[in-house]
Amino acid sequence: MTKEYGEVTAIDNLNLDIEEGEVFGFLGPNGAGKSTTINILLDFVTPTSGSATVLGSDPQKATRELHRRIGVLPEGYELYDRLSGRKHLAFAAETKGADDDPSELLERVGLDPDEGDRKVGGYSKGMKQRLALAAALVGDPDLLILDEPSAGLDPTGIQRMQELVRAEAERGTAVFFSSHILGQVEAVCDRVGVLNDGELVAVDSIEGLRDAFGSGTTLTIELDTIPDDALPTLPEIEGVAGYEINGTSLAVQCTTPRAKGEAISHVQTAGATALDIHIEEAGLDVLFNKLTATDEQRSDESVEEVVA
Ligand SMILES: Nc1ncnc2c1ncn2[C@@H]1O[C@H](COP(=O)(O)OP(=O)(O)OP(=O)(O)O)[C@@H](O)[C@H]1O
Repeated sequence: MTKEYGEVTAIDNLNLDIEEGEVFGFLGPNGAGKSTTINILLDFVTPTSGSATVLGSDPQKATRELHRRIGVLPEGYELYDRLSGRKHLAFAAETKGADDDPSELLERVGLDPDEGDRKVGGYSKGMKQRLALAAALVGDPDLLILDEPSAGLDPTGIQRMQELVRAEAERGTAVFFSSHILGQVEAVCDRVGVLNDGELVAVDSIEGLRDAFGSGTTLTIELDTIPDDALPTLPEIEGVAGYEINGTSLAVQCTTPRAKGEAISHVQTAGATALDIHIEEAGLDVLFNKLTATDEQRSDESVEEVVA
């Protein structure tokens, strides 16, 4: 589907399938088109061309039915200061025709029963976020749409949210997880889609993205001494893409698993002793930078270093 706002193309020919039971991470820089996509799925926005199918139905035709089957934690949700948390959940259940027990929902998101009885106007940011998440879980949704779900949550809250997301997926719910916090996307998502300037620039598992974009692994070897003579021949090892020295620490970029062992043997054969080793897989942040870099950034040496 495509969505244009006057001159601005918010979504450009987006073509994407998300399976039931899948946690799908939806990433993209500010203004990439994530909210527009979510708003089309919920029929808050109509696409300029193309269409979406949500749980087998057209959101424009089956809006009410879909809203009952979808749980949404939107970015700028609104709560009623004068209502208690428990009343919010009871209201959400009534609206969806569901029979959820507010106490059970409060417990699932880690809010105490007495907190549930307090007026939401007195809630902290994290408590509000927990309540909004609980409201999204009302009615055992078949699709959960979460926009920046960890906003304001403490580490325990984040862990709980991630466990809830995985548990929902395990019972067959498709989870659409839009976030800028890449570590969380990496921790919880089965696949990710990266949107840049309205275009989907990648869809894959994180493993798949690593393979496709060759960001590989950095092997850091702490040495007793740097074997200067042996370093120029290090890149001759198959799968060694480059290296850097920092004091007595040697960082080797490896694109194959085997290259790591061979790089260690190479320096040890040259008389150095490996005192410690550290292996770091390319994180989602490196892949994200690579996928969403502007032409200007691509020609910037510092970015080249990050993605090399
Ligand atoms: N109602 C609107 N009228 C005009 N332009 C809009 C409207 N809504 C979105 N846009 C434009 O569409 C593009 C995509 O916006 P969108 O809100 O979908 O991005 P996003 O990926 O959700 O960004 P963020 O991460 O900042 O929330 C932006 O250029 C934005 O300015």
